[in-house]
Amino acid sequence: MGRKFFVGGNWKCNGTAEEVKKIVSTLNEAEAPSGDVVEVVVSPPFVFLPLVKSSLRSDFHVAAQNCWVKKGGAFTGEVSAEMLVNLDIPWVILGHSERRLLLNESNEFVGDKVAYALSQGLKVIACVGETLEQRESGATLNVVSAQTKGIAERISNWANVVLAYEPVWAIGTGKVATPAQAQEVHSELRKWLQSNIGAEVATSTRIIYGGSVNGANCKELAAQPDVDGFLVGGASLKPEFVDIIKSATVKTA
Ligand SMILES: O=C(CO)COP(=O)(O)O
Repeated sequence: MGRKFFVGGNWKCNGTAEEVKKIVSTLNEAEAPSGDVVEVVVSPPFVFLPLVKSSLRSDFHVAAQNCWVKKGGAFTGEVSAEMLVNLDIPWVILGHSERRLLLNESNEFVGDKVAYALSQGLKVIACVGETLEQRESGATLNVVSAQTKGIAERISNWANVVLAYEPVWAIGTGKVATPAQAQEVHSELRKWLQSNIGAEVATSTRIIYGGSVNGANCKELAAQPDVDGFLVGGASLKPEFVDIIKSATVKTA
């Protein structure tokens, strides 16, 4: 089964209502490859989700940037998976390194969140990635395997999961992984899925790259055989996000 190219835009904690409307109108006017070639999902902060969902073109979709680990209730400040489902929000990003590192979300906690979100019918962009220190000490594959294991141990169906490899040292730094560095980790993650889950999940699960992706470096990364798309931060707030979406055509050329 072919893996459809996936481009996610993670807006993080950015934007005013006016800026959000501007980004949406840029996306709405953009010429993008058809939905058969690329799946586009943008992830605004929670408060802007209804605005974006109601104004965004229908071939692009929205994701939340997080959700609570179990059923909603007395959890001040949290947003539950059921609420996202209630608003027809199809996707959620979980395990982003900013939450793992700044809010101490462990591999187990992220795995529990992924399992709960899937159980409620959400599709999940699950993030993994090593810090610079971990890379320099040769621990990259151990780190991303342990993060993936935290998820794999808690779920039985990977059909609604996109795995995002986002090396922490490349996020927001302008220091993008080389195509070879991205390909190496993606290929190892696919091998991990093959040995620990099975061949079908390994060949069908999309593994996308995130970390300083922009309009200039996306094509070369997209050409790597195990890079199935991107999770874009800073550049997803700019018109060049459209160029990144168009890099999907590298796979069909
Ligand atoms: O964290 C990211 C996407 O989730 C990547 O961020 P940047 O594209 O700004 O490096």
